[in-house]
Amino acid sequence: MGTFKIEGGAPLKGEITPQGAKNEALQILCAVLLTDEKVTIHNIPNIIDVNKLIELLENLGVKIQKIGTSSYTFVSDDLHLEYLQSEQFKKDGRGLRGSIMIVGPLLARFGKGYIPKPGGDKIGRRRLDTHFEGFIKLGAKFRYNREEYFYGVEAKKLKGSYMLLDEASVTGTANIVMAAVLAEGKTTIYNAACEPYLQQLCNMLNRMGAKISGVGSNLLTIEGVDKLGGTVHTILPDMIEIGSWIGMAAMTKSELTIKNVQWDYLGQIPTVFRKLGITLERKGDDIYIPAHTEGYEVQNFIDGSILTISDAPWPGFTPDLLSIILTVATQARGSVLVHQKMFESRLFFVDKLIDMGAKIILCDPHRATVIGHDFKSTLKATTMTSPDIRAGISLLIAALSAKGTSTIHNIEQIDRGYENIDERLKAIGAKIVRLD
Ligand SMILES: CC(=O)N[C@H]1[C@@H](OP(=O)(O)OP(=O)(O)OC[C@H]2O[C@@H](n3ccc(=O)[nH]c3=O)[C@H](O)[C@@H]2O)O[C@H](CO)[C@@H](O)[C@@H]1O
Ligand SMILES: C=C(OP(=O)(O)O)C(=O)O
Repeated sequence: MGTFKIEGGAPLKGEITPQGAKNEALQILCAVLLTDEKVTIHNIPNIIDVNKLIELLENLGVKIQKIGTSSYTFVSDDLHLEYLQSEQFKKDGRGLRGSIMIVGPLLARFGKGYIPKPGGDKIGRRRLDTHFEGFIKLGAKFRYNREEYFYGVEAKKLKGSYMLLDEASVTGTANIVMAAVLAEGKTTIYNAACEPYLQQLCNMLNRMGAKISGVGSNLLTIEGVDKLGGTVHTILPDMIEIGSWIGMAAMTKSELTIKNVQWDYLGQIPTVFRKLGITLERKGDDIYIPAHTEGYEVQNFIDGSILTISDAPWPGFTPDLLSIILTVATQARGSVLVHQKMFESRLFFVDKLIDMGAKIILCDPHRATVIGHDFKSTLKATTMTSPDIRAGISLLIAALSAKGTSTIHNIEQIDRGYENIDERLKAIGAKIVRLD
């Protein structure tokens, strides 16, 4: 279990460039299974989850070549499908959430897709019904081994169909889209998720020869094709990392420029941070955040009532930034209610912030009220363990703003989604040391 030691309380300064998006990378990597031709992918983040998926693809027989710092080629022309029956596959598949998205492509191209219950953050129940109900609608036979938590779908040939998803699941929509592109006939997916990750996936699949329309909306229409070809794809900057850096800059009173953010794909993210009173300026495609030496003041709603920040499927505000919003709010002027609607165990980490001196009332597992300190009392350094990726980065931000030396254990959770984070933070002045 790795550990960070962080000496907080001093502002950072400089420029930081976001990595490629973790959640997009996981979808795009699974899509390489849909063709026997070469797929080139640029801007792949070097993070634990992505590296685990690359290893899984390699074990499945995908020929992978690293052609640059963050660029790879993939050729899936001779897969070892017997690997899907192996103990090694059960271990690899359990290692991350994103592995679930190999099922759709394998089912579409080879008539069978299997997966053990995938890993990912322990942030509440994370059911997979939407994925498998979609495959069943496309004509697949489904089975589930309860003892081993092992899922399987099989079909000689998938047939296009109309489906109304029970929830706008991100990985579920990606999985069903990747199955439907090679199905016979037309598939209509209503209540589809439409995060930028999915828009990027659909655009990539269309470049490979798929016929998907409605990209960016919650109604996707897919005309199945017989075969897909190779392509070149570049992953967008990680919007969750960008949000993390905005929060970090404000809470540590740092002047920071976040480079090449692709503003057009940030949705509500800048607006929500501005509601917390954080100033951020658009400079070309960069975000400039001045040092918040006077702090930041939470806005109320127009009628004067207390601000609520909650998550929703895109174009709503992503749940993956709520832990950061909550943490940054602990030093704001004013109060805010954070309502995490999607995940039921993602707010328990506030205990650690309370230990550090933050004023937070955990109303129930989904809602927390934060009463900001306005920097009148800084957080106290402490020792903590990172329970999940976004709680982990939130605690790191809290430690950077706290006076004294904090210790964060279980930093694998942070490394799962943030590339080389200690070195990148050191480059802008953070005092952070990695202990193995
Ligand atoms: C690898 C990956 O891409 N992970 C992301 C993906 O996970 P993932 O695809 O696993 O998440 P889902 O979109 O399936 O669902 C997330 C949670 O929200 C609930 N839900 C979802 C949709 C909805 O309309 N109503 C609702 O309540 C689900 O029951 C579940 O508890 O999307 C999540 C939601 O943006 C993100 O937090 C994860 O970072
Ligand atoms: C919940 C997340 O990831 P995963 O779905 O991979 O657990 C996240 O990235 O915040």
